[in-house]
Amino acid sequence: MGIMMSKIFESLFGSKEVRILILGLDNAGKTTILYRLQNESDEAVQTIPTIGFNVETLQYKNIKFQVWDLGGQTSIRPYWRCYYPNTDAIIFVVDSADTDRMPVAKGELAAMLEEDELKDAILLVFANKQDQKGAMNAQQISDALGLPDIRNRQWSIQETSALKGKGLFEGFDWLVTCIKGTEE
Ligand SMILES: Nc1nc2c(ncn2[C@@H]2O[C@H](COP(=O)(O)OP(=O)(O)OP(=O)(O)O)[C@@H](O)[C@H]2O)c(=O)[nH]1
Ligand SMILES: [Mg+2]
Repeated sequence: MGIMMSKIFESLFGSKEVRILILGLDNAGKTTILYRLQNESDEAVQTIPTIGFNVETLQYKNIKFQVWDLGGQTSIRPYWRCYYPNTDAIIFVVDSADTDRMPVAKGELAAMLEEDELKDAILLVFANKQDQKGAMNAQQISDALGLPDIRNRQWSIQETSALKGKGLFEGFDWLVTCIKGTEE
């Protein structure tokens, strides 16, 4: 981006933060992803199941992201909706080795995408835990979640391993491209 373009971009975008929700079933790796994004070192991230939420602000490629990581246990999923207003992007995380629960993940995703408050939110799926034996690949997860049937929404899927810090910023590059595309 030239200096002129970045000035225009800055003035359009100002100090607005991009609001992102990280959602998905319990144990998918959401909290690990949040702290891996925030701290790029190889240090192991220790997590406990999230009851409620974690929120962090990240700066990436000149954009400020406010990233919310919500607990994914069955009993707390009904609270996800409280966080929907003004969301720019959803990162839906799946444990790629948890093949048994792929239909449950599909159901939760489908219900979420029907919400009016999320109708303008773009969707990035993280096919996480690619380092695990038996992990489904992006194509298989895309089919299992029914992503090709999605209409009227920009979406993408990215293979990740939060444990090894792989794929996360590639996903963010896609988000940045989409966000800049809609702002220009
Ligand atoms: N092998 C492997 N394990 C991972 C990966 N990402 C996360 N984990 C592990 O999966 C477990 C659950 O991770 P969390 O980040 O706490 O999962 P969560 O989605 O936040 O779970 P809830 O807060 O209960 O919704 C932890 O033991 C993590 O270390 C990964 O990419 N590969
Ligand atoms: Mg968590």
